[in-house]
Amino acid sequence: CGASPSRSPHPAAAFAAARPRRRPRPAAAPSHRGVNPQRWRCEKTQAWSFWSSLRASDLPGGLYGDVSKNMLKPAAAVSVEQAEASAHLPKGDMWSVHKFGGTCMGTSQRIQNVADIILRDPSERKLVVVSAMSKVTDMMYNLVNKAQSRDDSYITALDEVFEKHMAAAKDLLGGEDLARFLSQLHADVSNLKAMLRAICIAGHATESFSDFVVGHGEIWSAQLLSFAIKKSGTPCSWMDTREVLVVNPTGSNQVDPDYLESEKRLEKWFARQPAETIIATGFIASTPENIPTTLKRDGSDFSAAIIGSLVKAGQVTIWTDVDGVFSADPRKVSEAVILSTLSYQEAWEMSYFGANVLHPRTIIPVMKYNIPIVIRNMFNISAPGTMICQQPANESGDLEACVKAFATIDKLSLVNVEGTGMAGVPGTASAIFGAVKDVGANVIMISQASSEHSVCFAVPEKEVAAVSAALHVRFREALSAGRLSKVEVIHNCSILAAVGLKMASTPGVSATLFDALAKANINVRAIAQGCSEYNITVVLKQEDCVRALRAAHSRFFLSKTTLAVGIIGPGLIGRTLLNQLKDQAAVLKENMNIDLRVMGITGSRTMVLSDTGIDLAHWKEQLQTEAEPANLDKFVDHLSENQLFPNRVLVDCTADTSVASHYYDWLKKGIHVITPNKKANSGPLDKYLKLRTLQRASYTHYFYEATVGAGLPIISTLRGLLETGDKILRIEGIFSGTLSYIFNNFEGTRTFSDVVSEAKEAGYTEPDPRDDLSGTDVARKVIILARESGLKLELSDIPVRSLVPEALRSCSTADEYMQKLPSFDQDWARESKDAEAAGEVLRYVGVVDLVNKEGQVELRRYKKDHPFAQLSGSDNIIAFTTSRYKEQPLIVRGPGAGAEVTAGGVFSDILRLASYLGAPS
Ligand SMILES: NC(=O)C1=CN([C@@H]2O[C@H](COP(=O)(O)OP(=O)(O)OC[C@H]3O[C@@H](n4cnc5c(N)ncnc54)[C@H](O)[C@@H]3O)[C@@H](O)[C@H]2O)C=CC1
Ligand SMILES: N[C@@H](CC=O)C(=O)O
Ligand code: NA
Repeated sequence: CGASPSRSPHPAAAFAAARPRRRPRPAAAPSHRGVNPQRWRCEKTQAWSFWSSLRASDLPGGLYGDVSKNMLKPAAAVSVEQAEASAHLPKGDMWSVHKFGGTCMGTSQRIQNVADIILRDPSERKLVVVSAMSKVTDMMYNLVNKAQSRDDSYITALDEVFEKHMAAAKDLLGGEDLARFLSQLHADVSNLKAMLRAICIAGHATESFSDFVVGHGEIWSAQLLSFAIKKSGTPCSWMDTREVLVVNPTGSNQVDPDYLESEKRLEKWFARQPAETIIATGFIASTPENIPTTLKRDGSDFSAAIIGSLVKAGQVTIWTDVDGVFSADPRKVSEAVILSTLSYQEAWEMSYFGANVLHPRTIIPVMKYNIPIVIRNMFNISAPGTMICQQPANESGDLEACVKAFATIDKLSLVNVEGTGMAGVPGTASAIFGAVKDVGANVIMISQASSEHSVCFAVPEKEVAAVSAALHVRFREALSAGRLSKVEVIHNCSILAAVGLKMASTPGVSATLFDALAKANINVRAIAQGCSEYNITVVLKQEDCVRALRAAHSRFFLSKTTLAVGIIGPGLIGRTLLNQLKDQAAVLKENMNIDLRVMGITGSRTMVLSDTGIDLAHWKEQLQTEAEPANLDKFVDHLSENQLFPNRVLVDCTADTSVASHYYDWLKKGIHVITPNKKANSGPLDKYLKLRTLQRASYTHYFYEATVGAGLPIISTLRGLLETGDKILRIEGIFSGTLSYIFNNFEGTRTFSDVVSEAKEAGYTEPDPRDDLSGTDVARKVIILARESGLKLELSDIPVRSLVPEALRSCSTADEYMQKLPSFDQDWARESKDAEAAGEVLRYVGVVDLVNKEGQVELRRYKKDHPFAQLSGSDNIIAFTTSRYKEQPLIVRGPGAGAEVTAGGVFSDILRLASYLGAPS
């Protein structure tokens, strides 16, 4: 609920502007997420018990005087003389202070709701601070502006103000109360008319004239509410705070309360009107000379805080239209939670970032007396809100609890002043920031490495040109003499800040934050942390800011590890993977906190994109009805530019060389790549090495387990051996599911061509089965394992025995090849029979020979009792002979082709990625 319109724009309007406007909900609506009621109660009790254990002598004197004098009972009916003779200000936690802003007081119905809330508060004494009805303060300023620009329409504008209040009063009140309110309203409006006429004649309004006019909004709303409460039979007075609150202007649109004088006046006021329910005007006050003034920005919140401290309230409740303070801007982080508590210092930090928290000056008066401030939603009173109080001592000390919230500020520039002439030269910082001050720019953060060779600081983007020009002028000589090498401006930056009081004493907070950013491939340009450690600030590229916020928030708040997935090639493996993702998504979310969203699916002709995730039950229909022409660049941009999910992965389920040629660029963009496609790892050696070097140098991952042995753990087994220092001597095996199936089943009456067709039907073959029969697919797998083991071989270095007859090598399509294949069945039958006669079987094997640094791909004959002769179906068998596994090789065996096992291998790479990104193991 806004207070005054005189708020100057805050550097980060982020949260304030972000408040989701909620419709009023039934009181019982269970909308409150993330708040543990038990914990909330504990903390509340603690704050209260702290308060009640406080003795008057514990409290500071000074500005507030000797409070022990003021611990007096409320006066009943006393004379003015008696009142002046003794202090009559009732204090202690019997006072409950509330503040309702303009939105809460927006209509007659809302004013009635406010009255109901106050009536339900069981506190002994209640002091309620109210803003003007919503829009009224603007209307009042408008009156003054019109009058001073001699625009006569101020008269009709004043009539509108009058009508608005008269209508509200007629809705709310009746009988004598209505008559009294309207008669006062008439009198006020006719005074205002006279004053505005004077302003109009003079063509000018002094600040105090303007404040006098504007303050009527609060006066009328306080009167309306007080009548609405009285209507129920509860005695209630309204307080014109200009009689009570005394403030001194300090310049820069701020005022300092004069607590001593205000306290005296408040006592006098109580002596005259000893009510137990008081409605006070927010925002307005007087100078020591009794000239009307206002409390400026966030005025009504400030009024409530000052009054709360004067009466030493048990609690100050600020009623607004959100459930409390969020852990991050909920527009940017949908999983943001309402914080149950914030320390005063944390609230300060958050308010700087424009969060929906109080302005620091609002916190100072109540902080002195450890008075808790509770921010609550008037439109959802079942939500307990956020309590701002002293740091609860028993709050858990784990890493996640240390960071309370994250905030961002956009539209910044970094200025970097660099040069060897700065080190050890006193006054450099003063000269830099003197120049910045001279152009009136606001420095938002500063960072200097201890080598003193550079100082960098962030300023609002709109101020950076002036800052840069001023620094160039100021350091002209140093720049031309080379003592300074540059004054550089880095545009389009944002700040991400982690806020939490307990970060100060907890190791690992920064490490966790930076790890989350690194894993989301976010580059940090500058870092600042004061030694109070309430706030760690990082500067990053503005385009990365929301992703950074989400990555950091999800790490600390243990929200789901979210992964935006793009699937390329929804063929046999791609569509099987999509089905597996659909079936397992709920389990992953529930059990492992992993949220996988398929943001796009592209085939070679069409693609479908989504901003939040494709419904995997209907992706096929969508690809037909809602598709657009396939465009791989657009597809990748869509995934990488999504701001909702910090982690992105492309899953290439094609067999396409051109798709594979993009992996390097994708990894460079911070997009993880997972694939069963063998083309990149078995393609040109230089490209492969470049890709792997990039992968190793970054936090971006490239997984390809399914390229060898489909879902069988071949690559991971080899990696495990290598990384633990084993020495690989030889890898030998049957690497082709297709050829395994063919030679396991090609016997008796079945022809070779029949069995090849069966393998194709079963989904074991490559999109073009000639890749299998030519031995190329096995050669690719041999190359992949050889390179993984450290050999620098090209595909052409592997001698291959092709099973494609010479006459069929010129077939232009796979179909033509399959049609012509039966004419060679006789040749195959003969070869098989020869082997059979010798008690042997045919097996197509691949070998990586690490001793001789070579690879082979051959059709061999094995005795029937050899392990390679014992296979069935599409089984692969891979034997690793190593220094540790020398006598008996380490053997991995199982189906090495087929849709389910291959898609399963790709899926398990996706989950491996999620766990690298922080999902639980
Ligand atoms: N089938 C199996 O058992 C195994 C397959 N693999 C590999 O999995 C990959 C996929 O194999 P399958 O699904 O069987 O092949 P498939 O031919 O059924 O599917 C490939 C899909 O990719 C699409 N595609 C081709 N080029 C494209 C492009 N430039 N952009 C977008 N889409 C494109 C095709 O239209 C097709 O839908 C291959 O690389 C294969 O080597 C790996 C291990 C086992
Ligand atoms: N076509 C391949 C599939 C796996 O890579 C095979 O048959 O092994
Ligand atoms: Na594998």
